[in-house]
Amino acid sequence: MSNEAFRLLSRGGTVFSKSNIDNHLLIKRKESRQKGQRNATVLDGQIPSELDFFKYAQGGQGKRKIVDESSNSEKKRKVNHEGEDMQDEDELLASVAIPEVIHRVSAKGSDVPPHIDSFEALNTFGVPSRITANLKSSGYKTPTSVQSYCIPILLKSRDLAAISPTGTGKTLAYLLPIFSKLAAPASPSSGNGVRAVVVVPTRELAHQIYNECLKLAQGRKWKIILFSKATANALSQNGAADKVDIIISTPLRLVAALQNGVIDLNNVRHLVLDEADRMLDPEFMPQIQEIVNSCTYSFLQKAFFSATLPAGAEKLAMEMLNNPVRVVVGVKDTPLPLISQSLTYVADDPSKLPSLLSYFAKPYNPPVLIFASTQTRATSLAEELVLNGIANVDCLHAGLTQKEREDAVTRMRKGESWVMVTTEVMARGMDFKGVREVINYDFPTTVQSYVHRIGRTGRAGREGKAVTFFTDDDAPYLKTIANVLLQSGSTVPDWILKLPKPSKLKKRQMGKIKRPDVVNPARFVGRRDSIKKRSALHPIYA
Ligand SMILES: Nc1ncnc2c1ncn2[C@@H]1O[C@H](COP(=O)(O)OP(=O)(O)OP(=O)(O)O)[C@@H](O)[C@H]1O
Repeated sequence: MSNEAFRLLSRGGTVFSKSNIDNHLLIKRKESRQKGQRNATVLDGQIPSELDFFKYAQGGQGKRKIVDESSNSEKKRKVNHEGEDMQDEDELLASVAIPEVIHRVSAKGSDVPPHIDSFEALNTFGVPSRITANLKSSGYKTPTSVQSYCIPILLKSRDLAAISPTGTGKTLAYLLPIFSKLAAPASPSSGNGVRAVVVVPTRELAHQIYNECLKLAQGRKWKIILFSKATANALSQNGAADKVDIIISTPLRLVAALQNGVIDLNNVRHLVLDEADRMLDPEFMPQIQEIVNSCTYSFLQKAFFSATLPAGAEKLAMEMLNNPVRVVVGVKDTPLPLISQSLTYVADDPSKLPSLLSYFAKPYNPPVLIFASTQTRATSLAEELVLNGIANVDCLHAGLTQKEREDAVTRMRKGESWVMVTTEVMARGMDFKGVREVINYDFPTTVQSYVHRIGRTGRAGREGKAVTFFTDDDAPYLKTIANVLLQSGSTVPDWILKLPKPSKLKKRQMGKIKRPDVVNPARFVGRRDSIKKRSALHPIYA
């Protein structure tokens, strides 16, 4: 099918987008823009700075030279489908902009410790100066809202449930107190066994959090373990686990080690569940119960973090916590208004690919993250994009080997992937600061999935764009997602608001439509035809 035909087809689609008005947030205009720092350029052949993992937060242990902040710029790059630069914008984005977004915060519980306004205030909590120095050298100047509130609460040894939008710095909010409370790397006086555990849903996220740990650990010999089969085996050696400070693991991996007697958690003083609602859903709940029950230290501190915490998960969380404080930043289960959201009608499944190709025929901002509902569809879509000449397409899902997954993440971090087709595995927690656009090729299955998927853009105070394709089959659930758009300040056309609300039963079916494994039915037609021709020409195949 020609590109022209694709365009014609997708022209029938209705697109509506939003303006970023929000009454919950006050977004200060970035001073750097006002001051007109618009002249800096990115040198030829350089990775755009926001894509450079090793330079995260302007302070990683990067191999690349860290640019002086005053001259630092991120050049907005737009390419067409052939990968040619379309625009040469000099528009600058503030390098570390989160703290400029002021959120409404609610902190509930008995005797809630007061929040801090600066990292300097951490001195009064006895946070080791080495850790505050590491904050500075990592480029973290001012705490974000979730950090302002949660760090003191955790430093005061309270249990905590924290809900804060995607990309607002929850990782540091729990890692800093862990390092501070552990005070120093393990020694004979710190007891036998690992002292802190962070549990997350995916291996990729565990790796990312491990890298964040390394930033805070600089200058001291902390033993931080990214838990895997190999590290678990190493820990089973006599006394090896006693020297471990922090383990970051997925629930399954940790439970397997517990069950094999490779590790015990009797000395764990800090247990964090990141992406807590996912950790507490029925798929992971038995493992989480086992982990929690294995943490037998009398003064165990538990902290649960997520960008979303639906009522059921919150109830479970609160029951597991001891006299907790509950912190909510912004509006619960709502994306940041920094993300410009739109819904695009694409009639039916076969019309999605032409619509996507027509999207890529116009200038777009790489890297773009595309969510498909299954591994096979993600692979099929990536193949189609490659066949249609889209530049630097990549694919990442749980069906790949560990090495393939790691390589895909690395390519993404280095800015080598411009279009990453993925599944739910990348929806939570992954922090690719450069992601400018997210496309929900297949409709999400829950509001939480929607919020986390689109939260891969608009991180660290940057702006982002999220497009969600919907078909006639998705229409019954449209209102559910439209309500999220409304809550985060978007305007939604009346006709969607007038749609009936799906029943609870119906809601459970959201996005769970049976979709074909391949995204281009024409491929099959072509294949069938060629098999027919082959049979006619070579009767041996008939
Ligand atoms: N105080 C800060 N100042 C500037 N940047 C920060 C600060 N704290 C964190 N960041 C940066 O913000 C980005 C998002 O942080 P993080 O991944 O912890 O977000 P999150 O809230 O956990 O998101 P998600 O809900 O998607 O998991 C990271 O790149 C991190 O380096």
